[in-house]
Amino acid sequence: MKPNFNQEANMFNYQLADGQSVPALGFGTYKLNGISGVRAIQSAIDAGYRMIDTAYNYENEGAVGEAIRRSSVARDELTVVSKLPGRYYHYQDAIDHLQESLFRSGLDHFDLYLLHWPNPKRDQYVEAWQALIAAQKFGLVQSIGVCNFLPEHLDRLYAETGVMPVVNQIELHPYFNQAKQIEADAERHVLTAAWSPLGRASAVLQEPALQAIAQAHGKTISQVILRWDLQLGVMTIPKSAHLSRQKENLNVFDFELTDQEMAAIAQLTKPDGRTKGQDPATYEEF
Ligand SMILES: NC(=O)C1=CN([C@@H]2O[C@H](COP(=O)(O)OP(=O)(O)OC[C@H]3O[C@@H](n4cnc5c(N)ncnc54)[C@H](OP(=O)(O)O)[C@@H]3O)[C@@H](O)[C@H]2O)C=CC1
Ligand SMILES: O=C(O)C(=O)[C@@H](O)[C@H](O)C(=O)CO
Repeated sequence: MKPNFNQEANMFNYQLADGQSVPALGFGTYKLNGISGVRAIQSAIDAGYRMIDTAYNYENEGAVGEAIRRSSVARDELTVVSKLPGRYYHYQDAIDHLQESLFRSGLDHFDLYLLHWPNPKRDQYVEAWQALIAAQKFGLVQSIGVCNFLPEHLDRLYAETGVMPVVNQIELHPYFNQAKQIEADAERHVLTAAWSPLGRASAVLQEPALQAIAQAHGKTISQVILRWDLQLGVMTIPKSAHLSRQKENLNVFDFELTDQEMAAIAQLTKPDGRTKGQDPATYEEF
């Protein structure tokens, strides 16, 4: 999918299959908790981020809501994303805990709400998806999607409910580029979003091939990776607790990677490149 530039917000946006426009680059909040978390999230919003990614399991939906209220930006200019954990995939549990997330955040709706993991052995994700479809009708959430879904999980949701997720948030960085899953998502009109785009600050941020590309553009490796995400047509949500890095990660709209550079980055992927080996075919998280 190709992002469009929104001059007013100085941000690229994607149009989801349900018509909603969402920022191409947002702010990850895993591990940002308490008052230091509020300050980090507020500084990110004030610095220019217009999408905030949280989850019930991060235990910081309250901090996200507080940061939004303290920030200089109106609620309706922000895209707030949260996620339902696998332990609440029974229909009524899903509705109750989505409502609990809204109470915690002090918000009246989420702009995008996702199933966090498919947990295929537990086999409850279709029931949870039915709850998300209902929550969308009630106006609790604007768009609905999933995380970590393989093509067979997406197809099952569609076969059993007639509703395809509009977003699939998956682990994606140069050491695990998910080329096949991006293609499978696109065939189903699902926007792929990259979690841990910086590989959780692992060895990828020291990768010599990326360093060479970064030098050629006068950019950092993080900026090259985030620009690569945009040129791949995926949404990306880097996390940083520090304002200087928050700004660095936003500053990716003024350069372009060449086809050769894109191809060189594609070569870096590894079959075992996941940061923590969380393969959704077998990994389960509740
Ligand atoms: N749906 C899902 O299953 C999952 C979703 N997520 C979401 O994705 C978000 C991003 O992924 P996350 O796992 O946090 O990891 P990231 O890949 O975003 O990496 C974050 C790490 O990189 C460091 N960092 C950030 N910017 C820079 C920079 N410019 N230069 C050097 N280091 C930098 C941060 O340090 P510091 O903070 O000190 O700057 C932090 O240690 C999460 O926060 C969460 O919202 C994550 C995992 C799974
Ligand atoms: O951070 C998330 O959204 C997760 O889904 C977690 O699995 C996280 O990736 C993690 O590593 C927990 O140990």
